[in-house]
Formats: sequence, C-alpha cells, structure tokens
Amino acid sequence: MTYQHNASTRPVRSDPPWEATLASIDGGVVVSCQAGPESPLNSPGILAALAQSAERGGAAGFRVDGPANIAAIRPGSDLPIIGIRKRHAPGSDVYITPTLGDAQEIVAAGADIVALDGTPRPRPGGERLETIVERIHDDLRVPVMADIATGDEGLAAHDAGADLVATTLAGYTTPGDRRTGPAFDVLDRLAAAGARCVVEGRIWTVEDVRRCFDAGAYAVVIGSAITVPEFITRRFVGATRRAR
Ligand SMILES: CC(=O)N[C@H](C=O)[C@@H](O)[C@H](O)[C@H](O)COP(=O)(O)O
Repeated sequence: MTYQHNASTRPVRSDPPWEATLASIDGGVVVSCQAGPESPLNSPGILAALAQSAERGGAAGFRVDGPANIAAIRPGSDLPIIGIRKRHAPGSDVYITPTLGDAQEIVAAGADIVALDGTPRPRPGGERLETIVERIHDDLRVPVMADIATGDEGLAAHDAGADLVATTLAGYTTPGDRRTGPAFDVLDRLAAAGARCVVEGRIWTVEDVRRCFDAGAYAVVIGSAITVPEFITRRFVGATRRAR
C-alpha cells in the first residue's frame, strides 16, 4: 500500500538551532570518508587525511562511520560531519546507527548531524524511529538524516521529524530492487513533497550530480567514486582488454 504522506504529523519546530548546520551543506557535495574492515585505508589517520583532501577540493562536509574515525577527523576541519555507526545488532537488519545509544556515541565523538536507518524495519530493542529522532533533537541538539530505500519510506521518515531524507539504502534492502545509478526516482518523489532530499549512493559522474541538483536535491553524498581507490581502479581496469 502506498504511504499516505501527512505533513501534519511532522513535529513542528520553529527555527531549530541546527538550521545553520543544514544550510552549510545546502547545494554541496558531502564526501563519504569510509573504509570497510578489510580495506588498507581502514585507519582513523588515513580517513582524516582523506577528509582534509576532500575539503581542499571543496567538499561541503563529510559522512563518517564510527566514533574513532569521527574523533580523528573533527580537529582538522570545521565542516559538518554526518556521523553514522554501522553495527549489526542481533535480530535486526537495521545496521546504520541502529539505536539511540549509537547516536549518542557519534555525537559525543564530534558529529554535527546523525544519519540513521530511516526504514520501517524493526530496530533492536523495539526502538521507534520517531522516538529516536525526537531524543536526538531534544537531548543531543543536532539534526537527523534518515537513510531510506523508497519514496514511501522517505515520506514517512520526513513525517516522523527527520530533517533530511537520503536515498542511501535504495537498492540495498529489497532483493529485487537492482539499481545501477543514483535513485533519481526517489529524489523526484521526495522533492515534490517538499522534503529535503540528499542523494547518496552510486553517484559516479558530474552529470549525475547536475541531474540531482536540477531535480531539487538538497545535497549529494559521494563515497566510492572519491574515496575508494579499489573501486575507482576496478572501473578503469574494467575498460581494458586485460579485463575481458
Ligand atoms: C548502503 C550503505 O551501507 N551505504 C553506506 C552508507 O554509509 C556506504 O557504504 C556508501 O559508501 C555510501 O552510502 C556512499 O555511497 P557510494 O559509495 O555509492 O557513493
């Protein structure tokens, strides 16, 4: 069933103190500085160097996984850090900042924005998205970016009070939802509803970025195409005769 968007359920906050933080990524390229557990780049110092390089290139902010990496990047930059904590909790498929406790840890480490799973999938401990968003606002005093997979999920997260909705999980939660590029369809739906939509996932070209902003994206987040040399190399190698 299609989600019935009902903006009147969205908590009303007049001029929240974090509007300046959100404004600083408005129209910008946020660079995701992450490295998987097996990556040779998986070290706080290396990720901090990647972030500083991205700032020199004009990044509007960073997306960073884990308190140690956030704490390593924080002293070297005043740009906003969108913090996440990837963690597989038993009995739940939710793995991007699954609990309020995870959000508290990444804000304590220096994150300016909390990104979390904004899908309706059951969360560990039975926590609810709208409650976590409310506590992050009231207790931690930072804005929330909800990572979602579909337009319906984005609208529901927006109505639950998320300040930003991001297409991060499009193509990753449903086996049949195979995607090769950015989730422009999700962006179109969320932008039309007046949500601040961040396009994240599979952005590889400047044309992708232009198309996002032409369609009303609030910001874009780019990871692999900037900070994962392994994938960048593989893409070029894939175009050689040797790769055939
Ligand atoms: C699905 C999921 O867990 N995405 C993660 C979210 O933090 C990261 O692994 C991605 O690299 C990030 O979203 C940026 O996307 P891309 O690397 O495609 O530019």
